[in-house]
Amino acid sequence: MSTISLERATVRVPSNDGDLTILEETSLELTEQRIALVGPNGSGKSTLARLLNGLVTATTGRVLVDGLDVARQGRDVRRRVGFVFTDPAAQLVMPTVVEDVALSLRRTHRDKEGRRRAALQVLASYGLGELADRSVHTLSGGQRQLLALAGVLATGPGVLVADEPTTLLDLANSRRIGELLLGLPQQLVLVTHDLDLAARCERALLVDGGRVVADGEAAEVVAHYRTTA
Ligand SMILES: Nc1ncnc2c1ncn2[C@@H]1O[C@H](COP(=O)(O)OP(=O)(O)OP(=O)(O)O)[C@@H](O)[C@H]1O
Repeated sequence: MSTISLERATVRVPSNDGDLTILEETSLELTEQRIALVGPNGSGKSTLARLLNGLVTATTGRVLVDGLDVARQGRDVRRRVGFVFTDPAAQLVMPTVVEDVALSLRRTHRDKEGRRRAALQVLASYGLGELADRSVHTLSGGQRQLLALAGVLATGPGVLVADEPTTLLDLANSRRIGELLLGLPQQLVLVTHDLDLAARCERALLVDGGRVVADGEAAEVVAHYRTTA
């Protein structure tokens, strides 16, 4: 597993009344395979998750992934840390399903035909093979989220950060994606309001008001959150 470190990291954004702190000074070392970030709306979970691959930059302090500074070595970090958004539309950019996965493979497969073959294999392994030539706009929400996940995993990241990946899905698809995520060999940082899913991780961080207010064994942190929310 990778070691993800926050060293006195803060995030501040400009606002009308001066700078607004959306993540208070936070120091953490994440080494477990499955780590959940839970907490109320607007508490800072996405901000914390986005720090891990440079989508958000720390205002002060540092974020390191296996010793690589996210702010300075962002490109190398993003090769190790994949990111899945709540809304798959944010990352599905090509007209067809197979082209979308092929785009993810452009770094590892230079030749176009080989890339398409590899993309078809990826799709087949996620049960999406029959959809290869469909427009991404014709997919159901569950199929789109699965495709977005397949596209990110095809790049071979060691760490996957997933920001509420099941929120827009119905119960069956949410379970399917949830099981897939928990079964991955990769390290997973999962932002979620699905507390049953969170409780099955090894570690959970409860974020509230821009700070980590509880951190420990996932089932215990989730039980604490349930009684205090
Ligand atoms: N770029 C920004 N500019 C101003 N405020 C921001 C910015 N990014 C986040 N915020 C604010 O910071 C707070 C934390 O946001 P964040 O998205 O991290 O919360 P969250 O815990 O992921 O919420 P949710 O569960 O609703 O997705 C919110 O009040 C949000 O409005």
